[in-house]
Amino acid sequence: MGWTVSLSGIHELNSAVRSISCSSCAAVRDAVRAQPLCFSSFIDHSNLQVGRIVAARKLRRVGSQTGKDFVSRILRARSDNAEVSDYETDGAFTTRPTQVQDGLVDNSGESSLPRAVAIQKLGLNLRSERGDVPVLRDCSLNVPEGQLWMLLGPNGCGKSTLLKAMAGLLKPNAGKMFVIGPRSFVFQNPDHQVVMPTAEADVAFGLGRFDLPIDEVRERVHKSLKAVGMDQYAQRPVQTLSGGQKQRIAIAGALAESSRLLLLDELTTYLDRDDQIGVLEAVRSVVGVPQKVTALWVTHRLEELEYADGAAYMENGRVILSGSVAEVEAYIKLKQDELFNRKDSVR
Ligand SMILES: Nc1ncnc2c1ncn2[C@@H]1O[C@H](COP(=O)(O)OP(=O)(O)OP(=O)(O)O)[C@@H](O)[C@H]1O
Repeated sequence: MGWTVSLSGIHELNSAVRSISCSSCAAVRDAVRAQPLCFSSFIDHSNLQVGRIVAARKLRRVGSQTGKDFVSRILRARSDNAEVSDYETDGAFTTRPTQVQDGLVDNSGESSLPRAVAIQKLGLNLRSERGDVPVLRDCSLNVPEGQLWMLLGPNGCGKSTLLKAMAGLLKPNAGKMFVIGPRSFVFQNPDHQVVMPTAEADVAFGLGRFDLPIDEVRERVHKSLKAVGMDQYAQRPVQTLSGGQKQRIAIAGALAESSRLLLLDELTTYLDRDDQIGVLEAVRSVVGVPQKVTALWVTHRLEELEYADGAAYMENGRVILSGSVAEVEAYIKLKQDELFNRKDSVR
């Protein structure tokens, strides 16, 4: 017998997972309870073993890509409903909301607006075979609540690293950080997080850790699929969806969990123009003050700036310019012109 993909089937599955009590698989069980990333999209019914089997499968698959440590950090980040990131690494870095005061990191020109993100002089090292590499240095950024901001910069300047630090996936070693919660990280490749057989099952499955009544699950799923314009695809098998549609399902999952900050890492890289616009419009429509949703969107595509309320530009591990979209766009165009002129002069 296979698991049904109806909402009540998913609800039943979530209850089964919550009741797994085998101590030898405690770590997997905790991970599974925390978030559905550990589940394979292919689920065989095997009594209460189901969570263990599919989680182990999925963990093995993810483990070979990025390492279990990374997975466990993702789980922690997704299950973190705290208002504030509170990292304590070797005593060097502590975040307290009271330490973030107006004017401290005011490079956005938006100091009168409440902030979803306030980062001051963040430092973060990553370990490589040649030792610790400083990836973020003195990195500061403010993002006002209820806005869509884009984060741009050359390859390797630290955009994804900054986003991961905000999500709690990487630990900074210096600076101060306030990041509103709950927050969700949406990956470039939706196949890394859309894991259930149908669109609505995927959104519902993410709610498993909250132990909600089925009616509330139903309502949240419907509302969040509608918010990203995917309600008519609720029953569609995920493998029949386009990349952009899957991205919208991933965003719906975050909204269903009441995320107030969407951390979006190059969502449109693999998408064609139609899907790109579909995802941009979906994010644009869910961001805002009444909805209390803020989004930070990493991109290389200048044309996406027209959807943004603000922008920031990074170079060498720090934000060197942030605030108005027009200013950031003008700066990037100037840099591009300089580059092309230099190329012309060496011909
Ligand atoms: N696990 C790691 N270990 C060591 N160095 C890393 C690791 N991950 C990233 N880096 C380095 O950190 C720097 C910043 O990487 P990051 O992915 O944050 O840049 P990015 O601005 O998002 O780049 P892109 O636009 O190409 O995606 C790069 O020099 C990268 O090589």
